[in-house]
Amino acid sequence: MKDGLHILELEIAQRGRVLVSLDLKIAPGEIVTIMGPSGSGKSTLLSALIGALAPEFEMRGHVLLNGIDITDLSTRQRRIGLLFQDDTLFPHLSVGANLAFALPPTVRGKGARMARVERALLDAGLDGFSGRDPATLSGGQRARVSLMRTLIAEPNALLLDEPFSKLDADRRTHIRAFVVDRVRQRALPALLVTHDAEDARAVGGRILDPLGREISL
Ligand SMILES: Nc1ncnc2c1ncn2[C@@H]1O[C@H](COP(=O)(O)OP(=O)(O)OP(=O)(O)O)[C@@H](O)[C@H]1O
Repeated sequence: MKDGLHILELEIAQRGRVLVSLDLKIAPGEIVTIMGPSGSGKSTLLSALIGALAPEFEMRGHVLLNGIDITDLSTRQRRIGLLFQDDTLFPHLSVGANLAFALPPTVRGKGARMARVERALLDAGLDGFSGRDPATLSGGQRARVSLMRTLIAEPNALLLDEPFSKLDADRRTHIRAFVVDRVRQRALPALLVTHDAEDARAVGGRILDPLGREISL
């Protein structure tokens, strides 16, 4: 059942102070933005969603992904893709090997794996880049490879942790549109966390703060 990401009465507190209080459903292909200043709990929310919340925090509530309660599942079992601001491509691996590394084990055989990698590069407008050293790519190209590496793992949802913040204005606009497009195309529920109003506005969709209050820009 592909019915998206359902954050059900989720509350995260630290020493009695509530940082996150959310109750929302993100439909397949929808991007919801959580916006708040530094220290407001955005990263804490993301760690809770991937199942890696530090023990200092208390958490209540549930997270459902495509109808399945994933609250107590391990990070790996959740199959949630995460895209960070700092790109995390392995510097000692080629672009193609970086992508192949993220392929699910269910894709077997060298030919099938290579075909998937080629398809992802084509989709990113990076046909022929498989053998390239990541260090030789531009910031925008690296951002596209990073997104493809997240998507090639076939996640059921996508979390975006300020993925545009280190790009210059032109690239930023371009990558933002690229991400929104892929999210829609693959019908992934996505959550963007940012402190940047322009990113939030440009992505479109609902904007909330970590306490679930709607923000209108
Ligand atoms: N591992 C941790 N242990 C204890 N407290 C933490 C931990 N990580 C974050 N905090 C605290 O939790 C609060 C929320 O931090 P969080 O990193 O979620 O904010 P943020 O909105 O993501 O900020 P930024 O935009 O700077 O990344 C802060 O008061 C922070 O000091």
